[in-house]
Amino acid sequence: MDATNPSSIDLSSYRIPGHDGCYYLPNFLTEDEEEYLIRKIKEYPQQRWKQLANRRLQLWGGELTSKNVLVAQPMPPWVETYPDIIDRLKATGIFTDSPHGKPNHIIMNEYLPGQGIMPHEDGPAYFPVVATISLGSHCVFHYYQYKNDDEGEAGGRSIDPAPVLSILLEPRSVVISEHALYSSHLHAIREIEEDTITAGNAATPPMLTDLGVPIANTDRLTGPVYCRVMSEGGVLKRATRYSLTYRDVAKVAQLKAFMKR
Ligand SMILES: O=C(O)CCC(=O)C(=O)O
Ligand SMILES: [Fe+2]
Repeated sequence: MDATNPSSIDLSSYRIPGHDGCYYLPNFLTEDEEEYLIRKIKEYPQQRWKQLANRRLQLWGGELTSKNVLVAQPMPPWVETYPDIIDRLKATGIFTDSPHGKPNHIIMNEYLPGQGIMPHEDGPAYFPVVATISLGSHCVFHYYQYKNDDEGEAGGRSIDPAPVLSILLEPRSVVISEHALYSSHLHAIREIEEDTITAGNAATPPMLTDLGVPIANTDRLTGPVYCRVMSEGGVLKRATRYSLTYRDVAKVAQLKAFMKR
């Protein structure tokens, strides 16, 4: 899309065919905006990063309790000023029916090459839509469904290892997940350093070579390198990727003003 400031964005033209609830919008941000955001992410106080086993993150807007309540804190100032991402997301209409009419919580994930995120659901704390912006690198994002059999070995539900949908997220794009893809599916990014693509031809679309699954948004990609690799095949090396995941938490508790931030 054109990263200006439209008052209304028609999401239907960005829907991934055959997958109600997944929209891919390339060029949601400009390169200048991307560079600015990455600088702000890097300037964030070191002690406020959360270090997980295989990933670091920043929580903007507060933290969730185990009871799914957002203990709200002010967003970093640039989040609500420049770039005007929240206004652009509102223009798509995805938050029109959400409790606050706009996102109030953003998880900023950092992935080094080789890092990813295991299949998971984002869960019931959020109004069932999430908008994810990619900065700095591409990745391949997979949606999975549970198997029909009742229980996996650990007593949890087992996951069908074949993704139901795989899309390539270009830097500066946004992907929106809602409906069944939010509420009953899982999503993940594999922990690999590069993505190898087998070229498409008249009969088959471009595929992830090792998994043999098609890249469902191939004809929506705009970056020359991504377009070339889809038509000729090749390897896309991952760099450090930052993802901004915008959500609306229904239940909010305000931190008392005297409490230390
Ligand atoms: O980094 C991404 O694109 C996905 C992150 C994610 O799934 C999450 O934060 O819940
Ligand atoms: Fe997630």
